[in-house]
Amino acid sequence: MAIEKAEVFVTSPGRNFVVFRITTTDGVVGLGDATLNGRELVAAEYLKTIAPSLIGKDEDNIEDIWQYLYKGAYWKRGPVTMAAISAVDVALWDIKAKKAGVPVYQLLGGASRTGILTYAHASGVDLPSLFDSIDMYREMGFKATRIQYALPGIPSTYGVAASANAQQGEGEKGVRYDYEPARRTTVPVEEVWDARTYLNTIPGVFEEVRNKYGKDLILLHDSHHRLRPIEAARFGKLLEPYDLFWMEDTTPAEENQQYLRIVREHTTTPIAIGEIINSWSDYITLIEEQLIDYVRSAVTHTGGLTHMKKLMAFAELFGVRSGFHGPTDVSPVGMAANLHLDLAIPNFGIQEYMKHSDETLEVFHTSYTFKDGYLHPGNKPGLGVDFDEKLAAKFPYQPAPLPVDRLLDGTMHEW
Ligand SMILES: O=C(O)[C@@H](O)[C@H](O)[C@H](O)CO
Ligand SMILES: [Mg+2]
Repeated sequence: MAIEKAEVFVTSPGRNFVVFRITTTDGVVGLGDATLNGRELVAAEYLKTIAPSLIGKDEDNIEDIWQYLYKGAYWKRGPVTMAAISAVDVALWDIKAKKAGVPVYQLLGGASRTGILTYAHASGVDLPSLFDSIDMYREMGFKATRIQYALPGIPSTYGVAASANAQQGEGEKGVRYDYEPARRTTVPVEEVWDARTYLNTIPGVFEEVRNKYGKDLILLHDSHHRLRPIEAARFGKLLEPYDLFWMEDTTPAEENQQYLRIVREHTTTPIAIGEIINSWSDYITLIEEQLIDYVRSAVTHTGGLTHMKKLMAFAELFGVRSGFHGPTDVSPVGMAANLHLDLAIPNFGIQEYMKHSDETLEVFHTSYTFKDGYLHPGNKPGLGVDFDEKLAAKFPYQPAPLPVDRLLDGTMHEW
């Protein structure tokens, strides 16, 4: 048997997704995801470049094809390469599992748990709207939420749904408390950042949340790469009384892994990083020196299931657990791949979950389920996701870049 067709689709049912579809000579179809938020067309071009080299290869040789694409590219690693390799890799796992008649997680070692603990995105511009948002997710059954909060005097704050919409003059629309930062404009929206206001605001918000909800609710927070290492260290100390599950991306350690040593030396607040780290090579110091507690990579951006399985085995040896990236900028195909791996690995921690829009879920038919705070990938052969090519064609690509960030004096800063 061999790969007969390898096709790339870009579709935008509410937001842009890159889909890769492999068909074998005996008609088995596999799907992969190469969605790279704000840079989707580049990932799609990469896939178009490598697709001809896949034709005629034996679809069963997943590791060999992975090595062929990785070593054979000469230009190793990086988000575009690793997202494209992921899309091929996940499509091949989907095919192998369909041929075996089992869900993908069975090929990864079988289920290590009955369900996948997930966290939602709660946010607010003030305490009543934050509490409303938390209540909504608790009523849905979530046992864990990330908490993001508007900064006083700052027009739009990362992670706060209502404030981002208000800045665009859109008001609150769609899902009220979800958060999609990529706006449908050709030029990125500019946001403002001020660490002083942030450090003076966020710990007090967590105090209010703990006072209202008690100790059981699992709380997380994302600083989105914006603090200097010493600020991140102080932030972790300030949050200690509120028992966070993790603080995420406190400082841009994807550039200098040593940054997190400073943070680690000063606080017991657990550390998560990695949504923009895309290979195990880029985790060596972070994991070996136990500078992190959670790996935030997504299967979509990190070389697929073949590579992520190795990364998580490396992490296992150092007591580091998973917290895979799962906002809606991962397609339902990528989300399903995350869930199969979540179910199988011994060192699972938590899974991020932002439900896709109804439009998205008409184009992608999923079989994963959510109940009482836990996700499950389902038991259909393969990934359990189908792609409606005809409907997808009705949603052409629309430019939607991620925002950029400046300090109060106009200096460019990490977004
Ligand atoms: O942790 C998260 O889900 C975020 O950092 C998103 O990846 C980011 O807002 C881009 O959508
Ligand atoms: Mg994040």
